[in-house]
Amino acid sequence: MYSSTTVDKNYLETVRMDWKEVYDCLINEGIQYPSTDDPNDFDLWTLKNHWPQSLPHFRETIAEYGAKLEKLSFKLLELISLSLGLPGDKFFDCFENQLSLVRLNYYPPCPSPDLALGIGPHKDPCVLTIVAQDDTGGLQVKNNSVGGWVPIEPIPGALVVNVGDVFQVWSNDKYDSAIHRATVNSQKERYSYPFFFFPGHDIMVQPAEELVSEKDPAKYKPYNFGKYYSNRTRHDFNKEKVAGKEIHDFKISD
Ligand SMILES: O=C(O)CCC(=O)C(=O)O
Ligand SMILES: [Fe+2]
Repeated sequence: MYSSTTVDKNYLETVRMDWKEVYDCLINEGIQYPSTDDPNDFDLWTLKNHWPQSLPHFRETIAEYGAKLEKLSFKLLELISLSLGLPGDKFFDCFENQLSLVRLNYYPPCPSPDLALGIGPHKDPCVLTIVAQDDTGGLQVKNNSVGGWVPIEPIPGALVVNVGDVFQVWSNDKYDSAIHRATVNSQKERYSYPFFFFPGHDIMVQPAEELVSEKDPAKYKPYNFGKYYSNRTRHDFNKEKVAGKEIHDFKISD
């Protein structure tokens, strides 16, 4: 049993229960997704959103937000690809069956904020994440060069953009997927709205061939995005003691 006076300073690094509620809305209703993370199981689920009946404009508002964020994500992906000397549309085909979604996060006030996190340290398994947040604050990014967690202070009208795991692999480690978390506080609830830009389930994720050479070999083995994401989701939502797969599981050692 922990009390706030005896809590170990590393305790928060190990918590796997998030102090939050989540509502996910796919931008592509009816998209397919592996029913299990077993590589030999080819069964697919067809995913559907569950729209609340009591909020008449909710569905169209989310659809409009999702469409704008999707457009912004393609633009950012084009610019980041160009920054690596790749064609701007290099990865566009990977989004034909995209699993992108708008997430609504609600973090209630927490009576013991030093014993809980809104969401524990993690890297997003997507290509890019674009986050809108209210003015409460709590999002932090890990920056080892300054020795730890750096708050991403809310700026009115600003969006936070994170590179996710898929782009780290595509870029062969030229870009890093950001480790981040969200703290909670005892006074005020917090809302945040990430847009996760995901490829299709059938995509094999691997470093772009233009970025691989004898001098700079591929740093990752190819992995199937759908199976990887299904594994991550299963571990996260069941709050299993052990976290799910991470891209370092596909790392080729030097
Ligand atoms: O609440 C936030 O600002 C970030 C949430 C987050 O990292 C996530 O949902 O993956
Ligand atoms: Fe995240």
